[in-house]
Amino acid sequence: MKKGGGRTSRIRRRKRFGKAESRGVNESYKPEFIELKKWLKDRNFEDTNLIPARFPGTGRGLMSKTSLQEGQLVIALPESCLLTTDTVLRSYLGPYIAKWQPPPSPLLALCTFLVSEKHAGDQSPWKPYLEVLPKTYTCPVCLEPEVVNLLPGPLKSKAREQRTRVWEFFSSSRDFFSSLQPLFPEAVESIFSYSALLWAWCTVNTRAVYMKQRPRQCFSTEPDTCALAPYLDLLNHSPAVQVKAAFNEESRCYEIRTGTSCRKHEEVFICYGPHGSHRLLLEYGFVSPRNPHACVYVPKDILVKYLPSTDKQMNKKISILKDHDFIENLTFGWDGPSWRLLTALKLLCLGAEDFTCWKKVLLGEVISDAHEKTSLDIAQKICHYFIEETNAMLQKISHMKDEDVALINQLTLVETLRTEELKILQASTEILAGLQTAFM
Ligand SMILES: C[S@@+](CC[C@H](N)C(=O)[O-])C[C@H]1O[C@@H](n2cnc3c(N)ncnc32)[C@H](O)[C@@H]1O
Repeated sequence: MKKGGGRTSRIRRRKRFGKAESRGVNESYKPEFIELKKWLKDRNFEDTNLIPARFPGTGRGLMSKTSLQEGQLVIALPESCLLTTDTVLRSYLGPYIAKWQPPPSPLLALCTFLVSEKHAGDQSPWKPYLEVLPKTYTCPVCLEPEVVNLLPGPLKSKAREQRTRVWEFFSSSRDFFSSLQPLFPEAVESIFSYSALLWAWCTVNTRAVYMKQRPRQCFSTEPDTCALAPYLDLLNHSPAVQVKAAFNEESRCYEIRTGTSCRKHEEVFICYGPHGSHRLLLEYGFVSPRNPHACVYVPKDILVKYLPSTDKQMNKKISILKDHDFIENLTFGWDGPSWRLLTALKLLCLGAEDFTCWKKVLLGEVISDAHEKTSLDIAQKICHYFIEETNAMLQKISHMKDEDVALINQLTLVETLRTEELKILQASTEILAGLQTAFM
């Protein structure tokens, strides 16, 4: 037997490099995928590389039929399969969009089309695509308020902003929906309800690919960059892969080329961007374990929590941090407190006698060993505070999971986020302890 080639060593290697077991269960036999494949074939797309499958860690995705080499074309989806604002303008909705003032946004056009086609059911030429779309989503706007309450502070605020934004999107679109009444025998309010628009908004937000369209007068000035790409949008995210994805003007296909090789029968991933857990949850409704971009954000109230409240220069220090853009994005990561967090703390820890050195601190200069030590001690206290808070939240979530079975999926999502954050904080506290020993 070749050295290290056996099953045990393969498993050991996978564990060491954190590669999840990615073998999935083939789902191509399912009627919805058979219909979708037929629909794609009618539009000149036949897939040779991929199979729809369900994977233990990531859910539904695409599995490679063959091994894929770096640089290989994974999928080339013809323009005829893409759903863009052009598709909408060419449809029965086109004349209504063209005459509506003020011009609707490209996003509203896409969402209106999705809701209307979904309502058309069997009559919709897009039915095979609509049938494979998720029925519900897990972006924060879809979470129950008591689940949103369990999110870390900065994400909780963004989740609430998202809810407000989607509600305003709905209420500001009602008059436009009313103008579509001649197209439907039913009352438009029953078709373009908040829940229908929310579903469409989440569909576009979590699944659209970036494809810039030329600006058109019939739309508002918001960027027109979203296209829905049936089948291709079954590809899940991994922070560990590199891909090239773009519309090819020559072949008139949306193409994805892999920058990372993939073995036969493994899940094929693309990378949605170098996003941390908060962004992934906010935009896509999931959390990726062991995400190298994940971090724990330190908001201003916690930043100053362990500093003497008697510091007369505190307000001045805070305004310096604000002026120099050092008050946001202060984080703990897998490799400890960020340089920005430590720098902000060093500035806040300056004694009255050293206060004039604040510029040196922002440039990364060391003021004294004592000052370095104080800043590390404060960073460690903040880290411990977060560990305690996260543990308390995890206990609360576990309790709520026992109490409210209906919320189990939403609670599990937040639990995954909090568990990842706990691991980051534990890594950070160890790193900080190592740094602190240098000053003992
Ligand atoms: C473009 S779709 C990918 C296909 C999707 N899994 C499906 O079944 O339709 C994006 C959505 O897939 C899910 N997703 C993507 N990457 C994931 C991952 N690494 N782990 C868990 N869910 C993921 C999230 O729900 C996300 O909103």
